[in-house]
Amino acid sequence: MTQGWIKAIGMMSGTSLDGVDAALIETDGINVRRSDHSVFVPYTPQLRERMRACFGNRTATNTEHVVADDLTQVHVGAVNMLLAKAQVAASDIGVIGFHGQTVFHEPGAGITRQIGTPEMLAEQTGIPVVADFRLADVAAGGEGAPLVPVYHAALMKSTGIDIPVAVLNIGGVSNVTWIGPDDELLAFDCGPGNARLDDWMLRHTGNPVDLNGATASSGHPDPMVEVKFLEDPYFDRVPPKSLDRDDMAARIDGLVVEAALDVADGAATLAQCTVAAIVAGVNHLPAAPLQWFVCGGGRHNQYLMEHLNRRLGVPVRSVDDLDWDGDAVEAECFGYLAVRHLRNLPLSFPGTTGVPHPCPGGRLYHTKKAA
Ligand SMILES: Nc1ncnc2c1ncn2[C@@H]1O[C@H](COP(=O)(O)OP(=O)(O)OP(=O)(O)O)[C@@H](O)[C@H]1O
Ligand SMILES: CC(=O)N[C@H]1[C@@H]2OC[C@@H](O2)[C@@H](O)[C@@H]1O[C@H](C)C(=O)O
Repeated sequence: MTQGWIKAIGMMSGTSLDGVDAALIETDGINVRRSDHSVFVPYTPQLRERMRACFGNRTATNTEHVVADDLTQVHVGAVNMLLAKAQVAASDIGVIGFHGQTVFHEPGAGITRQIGTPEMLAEQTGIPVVADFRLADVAAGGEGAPLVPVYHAALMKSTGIDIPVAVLNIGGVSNVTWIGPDDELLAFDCGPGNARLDDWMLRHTGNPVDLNGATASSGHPDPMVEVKFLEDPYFDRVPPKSLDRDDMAARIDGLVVEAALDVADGAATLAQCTVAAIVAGVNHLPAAPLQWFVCGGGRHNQYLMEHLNRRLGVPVRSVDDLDWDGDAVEAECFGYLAVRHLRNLPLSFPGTTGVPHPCPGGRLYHTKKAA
């Protein structure tokens, strides 16, 4: 692979199961030029439920293979849509970074599983694909997540923002990247992001989102649920640390059912737990961030943003204020990581996943022609 800048497409199918984000960037593996071209292709409710049924699979099943092919087809569609939107030919794209869908994540047991069929994506797009981003890190003793910190740091570098600063992603799970002096990074999953709230809304309204936090804003949080929720030993664990989507699901659902809350109070309580988990993470940071910048779908939830602002006591703003695209950061990141794979640069670090040494990762899947 030649040195210099490479156009890359990154794609993320996140824990919220809402769909595929795809974004186009250009990078040399260190510096980034964002393109402002991104697309989102939602999953159908049927495919979403078939994907959900794969959660918890420690090993592949026949049904899972079919689901993996089907979700890969959605990614093929997303690539084509993105190329058309950006008016770029497939032959101009050096690589696709394909995260796939996490269905099981237990790094302590040495297992992290992202499903998808990279060979099919490479064949149908004619573009080489890098996938399997988390495996090397977990094999080396790391958490396998979060991987986005190195990308947060690359983007933050050119902003001139005072440090320490925190970048917070609120997706299905929430995760923070703390950026300190001398490029120091500390990162970890804070706790549940939107996943519990989404599941609650789906159960009670048939729609898996509390749009703009309107339902939570109309309710009252139950403070005792938050207190009991924070007793989970995860919050005392020293980072880096990571979570699977549903790691705290049974516990939180139990607390909310026990409290016999209606839809609005339940939404407010679950949103408050998301906020509390993030605030609890501050105790683990080497120094309090001067500002927080939020990406991921949760930044659209006004209840979350208002309460984070109140409880963190420093400005909490959307990354869109930095001219980033808060819905595309994770997708862009996997384009960046794919190029870092090609350049044999590390994806993860002791401060981001607890891996003992900076760790390269990912696996390259060639197109048929090149193989
Ligand atoms: N307008 C909105 N109001 C409230 N919540 C929203 C809105 N738009 C999106 N969300 C929430 O954002 C989530 C999707 O965010 P995102 O795409 O960042 O997550 P993800 O990438 O699937 O998850 P993860 O980052 O954990 O992998 C959904 O859970 C949805 O509930
Ligand atoms: C195992 C896994 O898929 N983890 C996701 C999840 O979604 C958010 C949070 O938990 C983060 O740790 C990670 O994704 C992002 C893209 C990451 O690796 O940085």
